[in-house]
Amino acid sequence: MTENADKPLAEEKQPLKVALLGCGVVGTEVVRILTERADDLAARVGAPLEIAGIAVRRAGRTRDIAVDPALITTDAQALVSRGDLDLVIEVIGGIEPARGLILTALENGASVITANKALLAEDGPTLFAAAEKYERDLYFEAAVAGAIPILRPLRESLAGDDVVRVMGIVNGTTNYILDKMDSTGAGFDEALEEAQALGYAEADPTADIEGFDAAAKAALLASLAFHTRVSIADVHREGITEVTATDIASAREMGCVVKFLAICELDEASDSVGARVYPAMIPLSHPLASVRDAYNAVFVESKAAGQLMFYGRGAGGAPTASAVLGDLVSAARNRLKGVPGVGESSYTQRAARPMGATMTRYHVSLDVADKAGVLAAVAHAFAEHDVSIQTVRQEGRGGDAQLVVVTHTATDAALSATVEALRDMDIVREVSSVMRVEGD
Ligand SMILES: NC(=O)c1ccc[n+]([C@@H]2O[C@H](COP(=O)([O-])OP(=O)(O)OC[C@H]3O[C@@H](n4cnc5c(N)ncnc54)[C@H](O)[C@@H]3O)[C@@H](O)[C@H]2O)c1
Ligand SMILES: N[C@@H](CCO)C(=O)O
Ligand code: NA
Repeated sequence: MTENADKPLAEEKQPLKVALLGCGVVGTEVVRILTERADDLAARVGAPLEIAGIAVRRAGRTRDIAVDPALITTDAQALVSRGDLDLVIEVIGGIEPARGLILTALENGASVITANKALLAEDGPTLFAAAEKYERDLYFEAAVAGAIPILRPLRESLAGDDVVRVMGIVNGTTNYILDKMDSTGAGFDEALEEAQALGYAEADPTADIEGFDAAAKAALLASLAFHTRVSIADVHREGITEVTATDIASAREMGCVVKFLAICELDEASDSVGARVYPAMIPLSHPLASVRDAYNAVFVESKAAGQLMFYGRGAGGAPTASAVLGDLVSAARNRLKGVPGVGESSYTQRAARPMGATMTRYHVSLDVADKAGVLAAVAHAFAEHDVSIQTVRQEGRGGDAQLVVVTHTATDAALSATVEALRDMDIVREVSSVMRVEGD
């Protein structure tokens, strides 16, 4: 196919100036792709992309990037204040200085691409308002589920449908840990260290294992899916540090596996949004049960489309750089057209549903005295709080016994009240584990 005679070739166009903030696991891969794929990217954008500067924390460190050392600076504020930048990629992470740098970049006329889910879930409205005010793009596909294109489908492809539920595995580090604990019997700490060495974990891995990273992503997914504003404060968050080898073995005995899930759902009766992240048992027959290593997978359920599944690498420098570059090409094309792309819609203003109203099933393990009437007393405690029992399994342990109760669907408030009542009973030595059961 020949170029249109009077349409200049991409390489003849004025280059678009790109600045990078942060050159770590993700930033290094972004620079690699920008330099190695420059010609193809120019053809896809319609103009060359020129790296105008790379802000780092410490100059002088050897970096595996083929760029002119003169482009490296430790003054990120000066870089984003230049006024001649077309596109700024923020892959520093954290709240500040990332937030201030992004706002300065937008104010000085640049469009911004970020992978910073912590910042967006903490203060997204401020950033979206600035992007709208300065009529610039603010894209963040890389912020949720790494390489998986999930945000653009929610923002654009499904804009004509009504999403009712989003459930998935959106943190690679914790999936890696649970997968290794389940498939190799590895210990928690050992698996975490491996995930860190592979570049999956946040700078502070507490963000991963205590669920803050997944909660931030759940907030962004819920905001886009339900056209409202959900912040990380609205998300019920439990991490995986309490998951034990016994829990994993119990799941196996039930034909399940423990996965760390993010679940966002529209409660149509109250027109509210529930968002939560926690470890849960899911049946081995469920597609999420086979998500291994640091892979992610997201199920979206909408009224017209039905069930959709998105799958791919959720962490790692190159997979994440793929999502960053996709946003960069999209924002660069918009720069050439002179108009920003689709912004974030929050017109429904839906309230956050309290976690107590969440309906799900539960797996409860109890250490009890092995004597007559114990089973009836425990069953009564569940019945008294309107929690229906589906199965009970008892194993004798000398003078004690272990009871494993799996419930039918109940509210989280009813289950919490039941557990509190059980803990007050003399015949109950310990409520050793409570885990939700999802994915039926
Ligand atoms: N690693 C992944 O798999 C992954 C996936 C998706 C999203 N993200 C997100 O991408 C962002 C970056 O993640 P990463 O894994 O590359 O982290 P990283 O820690 O490897 O890289 C961040 C870099 O920013 C630099 N930096 C810190 N403060 C700076 C400053 N003031 N000026 C310039 N540079 C500064 C650090 O020295 C570091 O090299 C984070 O928001 C993270 O949540 C990471
Ligand atoms: N630490 C994050 C990186 C991807 O957002 C994870 O493990 O999923
Ligand atoms: Na993504």
